[in-house]
Amino acid sequence: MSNELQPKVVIVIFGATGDLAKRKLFPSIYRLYQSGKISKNFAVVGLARRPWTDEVLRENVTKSINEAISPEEDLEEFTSHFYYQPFDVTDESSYNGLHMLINDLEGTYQTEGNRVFYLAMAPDFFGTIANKLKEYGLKESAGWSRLVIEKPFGRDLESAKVLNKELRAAFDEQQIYRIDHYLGKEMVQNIEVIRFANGIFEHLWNNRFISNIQITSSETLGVEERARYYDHSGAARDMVQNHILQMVALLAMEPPISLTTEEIRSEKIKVLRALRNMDPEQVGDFFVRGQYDSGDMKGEAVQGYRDEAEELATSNTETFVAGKLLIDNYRFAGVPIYIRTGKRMAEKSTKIVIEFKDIPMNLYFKKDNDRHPNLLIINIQPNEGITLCLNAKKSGNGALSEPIQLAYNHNAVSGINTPEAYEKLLYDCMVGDATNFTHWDEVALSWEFVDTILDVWSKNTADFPNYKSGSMGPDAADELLAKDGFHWWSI
Ligand SMILES: NC(=O)C1=CN([C@@H]2O[C@H](COP(=O)(O)OP(=O)(O)OC[C@H]3O[C@@H](n4cnc5c(N)ncnc54)[C@H](OP(=O)(O)O)[C@@H]3O)[C@@H](O)[C@H]2O)C=CC1
Ligand SMILES: O=C1O[C@H](COP(=O)(O)O)[C@@H](O)[C@H](O)[C@H]1O
Repeated sequence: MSNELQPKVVIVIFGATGDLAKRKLFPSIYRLYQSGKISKNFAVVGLARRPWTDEVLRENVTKSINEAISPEEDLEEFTSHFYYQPFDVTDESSYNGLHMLINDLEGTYQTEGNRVFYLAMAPDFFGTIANKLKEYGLKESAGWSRLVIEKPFGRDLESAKVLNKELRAAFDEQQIYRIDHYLGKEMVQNIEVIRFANGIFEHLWNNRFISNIQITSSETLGVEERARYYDHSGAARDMVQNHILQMVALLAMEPPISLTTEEIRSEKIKVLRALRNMDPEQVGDFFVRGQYDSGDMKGEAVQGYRDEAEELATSNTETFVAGKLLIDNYRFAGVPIYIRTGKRMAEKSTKIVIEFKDIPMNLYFKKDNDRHPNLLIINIQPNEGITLCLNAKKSGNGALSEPIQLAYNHNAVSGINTPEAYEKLLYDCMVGDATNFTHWDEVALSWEFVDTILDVWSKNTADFPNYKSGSMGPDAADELLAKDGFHWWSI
């Protein structure tokens, strides 16, 4: 990692007229600028086919920042660093013009030849762009060049391998930054600190003391404007292959020997290698899929997935997944990790619950259904923090116990302006820290696991829709835990 704290850089955004650039990238660059994390030696080049000009891009950047942050200051100085070039990534003639523009800007802003190429476009174009950047010499400069790749990284292991080969023909692995925005979330980054900086947790973090782990990432939104993308993806590809398995890896990894990118990645990779792959006939016992029906979201009637767009009328795509994962290593053998994620669920929330085993003879809770196991809850969003559920004496006479909670609210301590995931990841990329980006081996192992499930699902039609909008998913997701004697802790 470079020691440079204020990187000098030209950031080239492919897909600058799109949704991701507008909602995440422009506000993130602004916050980095505002907090002094990037120096005045920076320029942003926006590329897309639309015939915009520098002025139109700057207006759009201003609008997106006003919508996201409403800053009090004038944005003119900041947006003056933005340049637009109409650009079709498939058109060879565009790349020489881009090269000239970057060279000019490097002179004007003294950015020392450092370049970030951010591919905020449909993945079909990733390979082409990487190759053209190499062919037209854009990745050669006096400084460093890095390529940021958005998800999805392929749609199965085979397509991911093809894409990776195309990227690696142009860029080295160390230059490729595969974004998983969950790895930029404050509390996801906190998993390692909670585990490895606290004896009271780390000593108990194994199959002798943990009975099960539950990861829920529920969304209230439906498929919105992304029907075309989502219907070819579904919840397993959209959320499980990347975000959820990354959280699993962080929860189950061994302490790395140091906090370097290589050591952390190497431990995460070992977890993904230890993830038990199911035989096809076991998929039905371990995984549940769902698709939302119409329903009620906080008093408002909403339609089912199949009514969201004409092309979805007979869709067999899952908008919900629940599953039971097993990690076959010394620490976690026998501890089920339950996961669930879906659209149009009751709450927007991401939480991890670590449920600890009961003590051998509980003097206070005699019956199973009386028990209040100790839980460690890692609240990823919307509230950031941790909650520890314990038992304490009920005040008054007698030896009665009651559940209590110790809660730490991250926002209350750190202030609400904790950096957004994209902001942190962009900065990490600019300072050359790839720790919170996914290595190819992680991507490949995750696809291998998810492919088994998707293969089975693709061979038979599901009984969809099977959960009401505004619910917590199909009943089968509850049964998945009930047959092991557990239940989902409420989110
Ligand atoms: N939006 C989000 O919240 C998230 C998005 N992502 C990923 O980010 C990427 C971008 O997503 P999103 O912004 O939503 O997509 P959009 O469809 O909103 O934007 C796509 C962009 O690509 C440009 N484009 C399309 N074809 C070409 C071409 N031939 N040459 C040059 N530019 C082209 C479009 O502009 P024009 O039409 O003007 O050419 C537009 O700027 C995808 O990989 C997506 O999966 C990941 C997580 C979240
Ligand atoms: O990557 C994705 O993530 C979002 C959920 O992200 P969050 O930060 O809001 O939890 C999901 O809506 C989207 O479908 C998926 O592509």
